[in-house]
Amino acid sequence: VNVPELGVETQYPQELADVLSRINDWGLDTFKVEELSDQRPLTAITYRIFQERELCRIYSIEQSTLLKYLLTLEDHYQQVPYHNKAHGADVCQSMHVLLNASALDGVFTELEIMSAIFASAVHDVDHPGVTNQFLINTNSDLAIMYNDESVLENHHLAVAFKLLQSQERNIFSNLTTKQMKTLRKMVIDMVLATDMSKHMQLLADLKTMVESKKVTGNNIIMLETYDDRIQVLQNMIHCADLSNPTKPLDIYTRWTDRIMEEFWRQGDKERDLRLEISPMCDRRVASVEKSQIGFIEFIVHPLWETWADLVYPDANNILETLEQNRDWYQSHIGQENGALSS
Ligand SMILES: COc1ccc(/C=N/OCC(=O)N2C[C@@H](C)O[C@@H](C)C2)cc1OC1CCCC1
Ligand SMILES: [Zn+2]
Repeated sequence: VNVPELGVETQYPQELADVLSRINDWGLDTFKVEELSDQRPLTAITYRIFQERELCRIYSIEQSTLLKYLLTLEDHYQQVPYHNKAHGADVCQSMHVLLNASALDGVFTELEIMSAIFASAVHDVDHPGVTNQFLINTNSDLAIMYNDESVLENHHLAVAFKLLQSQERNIFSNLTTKQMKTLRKMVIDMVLATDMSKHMQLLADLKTMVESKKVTGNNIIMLETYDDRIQVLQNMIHCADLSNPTKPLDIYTRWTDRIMEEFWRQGDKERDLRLEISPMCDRRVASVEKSQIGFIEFIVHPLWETWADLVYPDANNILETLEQNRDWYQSHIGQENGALSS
């Protein structure tokens, strides 16, 4: 079955190929891919990464099967302001770059790498644009289904694996039973680690690992047990998920616009339901810049500082950009849209 060269139909094949040629760079413009791929950023980016890593050859994956899975997966991302298919594509591409750190050279097997790329692509599928707490507070079907525990993350996994059950979309049909068992466990462990309520524990364990870091002669990290290996992959997908503030400023601010609109729509729902409006979700008392500074100070910078230690010096430029972006928001408190700075 012949497939389009870039995996997706496009009126701008050359421009799309040019943007996708930056697949290994931290500054790839996911928004440009979204525009040039006729709203297929997740399929275009993930397909390119599978090609770049020769995963179809290694695991005998039919290209048409991969595309059928990716297009259906993409269609199951909801049209919400932030947690949509562009975010899925962005985290997948960010994970792809983090896996290429030279401190991790030869550390992970191809199966672990494919598990990480797959986990990133699916990690927020069918996200409804509200938080776990909102789903719990409103007695939603999802909260009932998952007993209030990592409600969204359990749902993303269930949807992702359900889509594999049709033979025409099962990209893992040629894996051995043992390989499939390993992949499924790692994907579950990685996606569950994107639950923000696990952040403090994840970071504490990463700090412990960094303190006792064992490296080979040429500064490559040694990970002997499954727990050590999955812990690094869990922190990696968590870093990729919280990578917006580490990207070039013009890209970062567009992600901020999207997450704020999603949080404010949740706040609108809470107001209508006469519920207490969640932090940062009230569009009437917004302080976008202060929220980002707090997000960076308390969550993003501590995480990325520790990651940068682990893979030293591979993430130094990323950490530098993060600190510059924090300073930019610091100097722009109250100046942007919300003229009335609270
Ligand atoms: C560019 O900015 C962001 C990018 C991504 C995210 C992702 N958040 O994770 C999922 C989530 O939904 N959360 C996270 C947590 C901080 O709070 C939970 C109530 C909900 C948040 C961003 O900024 C937030 C935080 C400060 C202002 C808006
Ligand atoms: Zn996410």
